[in-house]
Parts: sequence; structure tokens; C-alpha cells
Amino acid sequence: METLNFSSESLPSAPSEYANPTLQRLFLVTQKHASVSVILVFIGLCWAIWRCWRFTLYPMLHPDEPKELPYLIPNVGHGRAFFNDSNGLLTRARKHFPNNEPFALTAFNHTFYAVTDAKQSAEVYKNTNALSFEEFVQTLMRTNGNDEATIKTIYSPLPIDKSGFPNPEGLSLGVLAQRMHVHQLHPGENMMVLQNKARDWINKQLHFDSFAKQCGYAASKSSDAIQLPLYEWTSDYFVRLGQYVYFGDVLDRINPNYATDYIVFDEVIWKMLYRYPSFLCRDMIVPRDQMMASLKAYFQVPSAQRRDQAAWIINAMEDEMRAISVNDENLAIVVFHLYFAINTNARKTSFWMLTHLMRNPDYLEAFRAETAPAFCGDELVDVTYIQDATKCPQVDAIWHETLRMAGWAASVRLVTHDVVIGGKRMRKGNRVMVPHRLLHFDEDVFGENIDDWRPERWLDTGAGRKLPSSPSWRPFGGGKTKCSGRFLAKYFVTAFVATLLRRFDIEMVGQPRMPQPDVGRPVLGIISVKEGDDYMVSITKRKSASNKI
Ligand code: HEM
Repeated sequence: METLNFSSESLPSAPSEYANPTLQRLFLVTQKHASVSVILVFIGLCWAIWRCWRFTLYPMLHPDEPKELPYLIPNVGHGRAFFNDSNGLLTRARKHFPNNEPFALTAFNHTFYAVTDAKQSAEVYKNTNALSFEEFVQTLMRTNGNDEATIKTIYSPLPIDKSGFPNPEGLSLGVLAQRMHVHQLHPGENMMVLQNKARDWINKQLHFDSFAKQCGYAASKSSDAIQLPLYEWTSDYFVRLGQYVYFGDVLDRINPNYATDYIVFDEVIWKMLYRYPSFLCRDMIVPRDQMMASLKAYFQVPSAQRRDQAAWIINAMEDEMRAISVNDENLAIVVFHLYFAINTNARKTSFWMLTHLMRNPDYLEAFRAETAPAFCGDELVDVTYIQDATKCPQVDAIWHETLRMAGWAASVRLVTHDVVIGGKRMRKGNRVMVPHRLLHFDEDVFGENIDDWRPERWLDTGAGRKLPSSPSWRPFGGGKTKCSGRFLAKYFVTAFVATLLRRFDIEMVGQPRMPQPDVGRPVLGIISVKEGDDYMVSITKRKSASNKI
């Protein structure tokens, strides 16, 4: 008993009849334990009442609302699991509620409704009145420094007869921008300009001499072979490609490190999405601010020195923004978001595609053979051939299957007023998400061996050939905000891989394990590779084009 170490000052006084000091201490300790027990019982009771209310009584009283996945700690909810592996959590929740109804999840006081049924997801994409995508864009704008007055101006309706891009519905510039992206990026003359620019860049840069000069990260070089870390290399090449296609050389001249800064930023972009306090994310803020300053400097270069090199959308956005008096700083932030949309996903898709192809040499050879007619010697000449699924069905299947495996995004919308989706009432102020991955891993739709990369699932059966138009196929989101860059993205990735395979042999150095996706970090499309899982590939010159298939 003497080992009990309570100081008598910190405890209430014991009755004086306990003359023995040991008994006196024992009394005090018992009394303290009793008060602790009362508090614990009280907390336990409150917790039981809260839990019974939240997960039993409330659902009974509101059967029209989505059921919620139970959790233990109020406010925290499934926060930790959500941050560690949101798709793992969603898969677990889907199994918990065996019917296909929407369900609810709470993470750090935010409630999300998850819609995992393909038909119900179409309801989400269609309902632009009660479900807002703009709120997500505006939050990003705020996080990255757009001021409130500018956001308000950009989201205020404009006259139907304004000059510049036609606006017959009197939309705000924020909404009209979606139409402008479509005008730039859907197949047609405007997209062809970008395709030709990309073809010329790929033809010039995908050269052995260029690798040797540009890739400071190469592990070894000889006169006809070079070893490169695949993720680092595809990231570097694709971001420079996207930048060139949209800004020509001008941005690179203003800041030769722009593409490198972007990749550093893009790898920690989840800190921006989770709105980390600035003192915890210097690694994201420093490159971001540098890029925004460079974009501001870009818009201060005299028009004659930059506009003829820029894509139509960059010049058109500048004109539209200036017409509503948006200043250079705010313009730079808006265009920064566009730079991000152009560059975040293609670099990762090419990494995953090459990774799967090297592990499936038959498909690699099929890709090479099918795309051969697009070349004259080693030069890519025909920009439409590789895109055409009737001429390159295997390439098309490889593209789809790579996106199916690597697409990790969810479409997220804010509920702006109560709405019924999938027969369930969703409350204003919460968010609705359509997790693409859950749709893409539905065996009933995409067939067996769902965890394996099998392009043949898109080719071998009539049902497989219809998959690209299935409502379960959502790598690019859906509705009015469906990724307008999807055609150009396919072109960038397949033209790059085709030219690489035309000119070089590529193989893994050693036998690296299959790189793991970084499931803990949210992305807006394609999953990143886990830190430390990048691996070396050896790229070797092939024989001259005349000897090729
Ligand atoms: C494999 C590559 C790509 C994937 C997986 C992808 C995926 C997505 C997704 C999931 C969205 C959000 C849609 C929504 O929630 O409704 C989106 C939006 C967008 N993407 Fe992509 N994207 C890719 C490549 C590109 C490229 C190369 C560009 C431009 C050249 C681009 C431009 C855009 C734009 C402008 C939006 C916003 C749509 C709008 O507000 O109108 N994307 N993308």
C-alpha cells in the first residue's frame, strides 16, 4: 500500500476517525476512483444514447434518408479510415449495406452520401439544380488565393449579347468556361491544332539525344541505351508536353523550372484538397506560389510575344477575364487550375500503361503492330489513326483497361437544396459522391478477375464491346462537367507510347515488384504511385524503320 503515490493536498480531506494514515489514504483513493467511475459511466451513457439515436432511432424515424455507416467516435467518424484509404472504406461500407441504395459516411464532421449504383449515378450527373460542381471549383479558387470579389464577378451572369465567346443563355463566365473547354477540346479543328502541336513535340523530344541531354535523373547512359526511373520520366515528359501545347515556349522561358515545380506540387496536392493549414504544407505552397507568380509574369508579357504560341482557350480566357476586369493575379490563379487539369492525369496514365505493357509483352507487341500505319519511318504522321478504335481496337482496349485499374477519383457535388436520389432524401449542406472505382470494379458489369489488367474484357464479347458506353464507366466523371480533355488525353498517351515503341525497346531493369498505388492520397483522376515504388527501365534504340513491322 505504501507504493500508492497520491499527495494528500490534491485529494479531498478524509474523515478524522481514520486516525491511521494508511486507512486515510485508502479512503481518499477509493473516493477518487468512485468519482472517476461516475464520470465514466456518465460519458458511457451519453455515448450509448448518442449512438442509439444516431444509428437506430434517427434511421427509424427517417427511413427516406440514406442509412449511415456506424462509427464509434462522434465528430471524428470515419475520418482516419477515409484519409488512409477512402476507396477501402467505401468498399467496406458498400458490403455493409447489401442493397444498392445510397449510403452515408461521416468523416471529421462532414457527411457524404455515396452513390454506387450506375443508374443512380446518372441522376447525380443530371441534377445540376440541386447538386453543385461549382462549389468545388470555388473552394479551390478560394484556397489558392482568388479574392471573394473576383469569385463573385466570375460567377455572376453575363449579358447574352456580350462580345467574345457566344453566351445565348446568359451564363456566368465560370459556367461558360465549361463550354469553352469543349470548344477547344472536342474533336474538330481546334483540337486538331493541339494534336498537331503535340505530334511535333513528341517527334522532336522522343529522341535518344534529347533523353541524354534533358534527363538529369538518368541512371546510366551509353551510345544506344539509357536507364530512367519510369514515373519520374513520364511525369517530366508529359508535363512539358502539356505545357508546350497550351503555352508554347513562353512559360518555359519565364520559368525554366515550371514543369519541375508542377510535379513537386502535384505529388502533394492532397494537402491542398484537404485544406491543410499553411504551416503544415510548405512543400505544396512554395512551388504553387512560384508557379502562380510565373503565370502572372506570363500575362504581363506583351501579347505579340506570346499569343500566337498559345492555345485558343488561353487567349480566349484572358480576353473574357479582362472584359470583366479580373486582374493579372486572379487571372493567373484561374489559369493555374487549368494547367493542373491538363497535366495531372496524363503523366500517371502513361506510367501505368507502360507498366502493364512491359508485364504483358503480347499486348506490347500488339500495340506496336497496330499503330505502325500511323508512322512514316520513325515519324508519327497520322494524328487520327491511333485514336480510331476501329483501326486500333487493341490500343483502345488497353487505354480503357488502364483507366479502369488506375482511375481513383470520385465525382463530388454539394447538395444545395434537399433532393431525392436513388429513392433517398439527401440533405442540403452535405456532399454527394460517385466513387468511380467502385463502379469500375463491379464484376457483374466488367466481368471476372476484376483485379487483373485484362484488356480483352473490352474486346472478346458483345457486352464487353459495349462497355465504353455503359453508365458504369465513369473515369472522366459525367454530366455537363465530364472531362472535356478526354479525347486529347487519349491522344497524348497513346501517341507517346506508340512513338516510344516505334523507336525503342523498353524493359524493366531487374525484376521490380508491381508498383503499388498510393491509396492514402486523394487524386482528381488517376492514382499516383506509392513513394519508393518508382522503378528503372532501360530504353534501347531499335533498328531502323525500314526493318520494322
Ligand atoms: C487520363 C487523363 C484524364 C482523366 C482521368 C481526367 C479526369 C477528369 C475528371 C474525373 C474530371 C471531373 C469531372 C466531374 O467531376 O464531373 C475532369 C475534369 C476536367 N478535365 Fe480531365 N482528365 C484527364 C485528362 C485531361 C486533359 C489532358 C485535359 C486537358 C487538356 C483535361 C481537362 C479537364 C477539364 C477542363 C475539366 C473540367 C471540366 C469542366 O469543368 O468543364 N483533362 N477530368
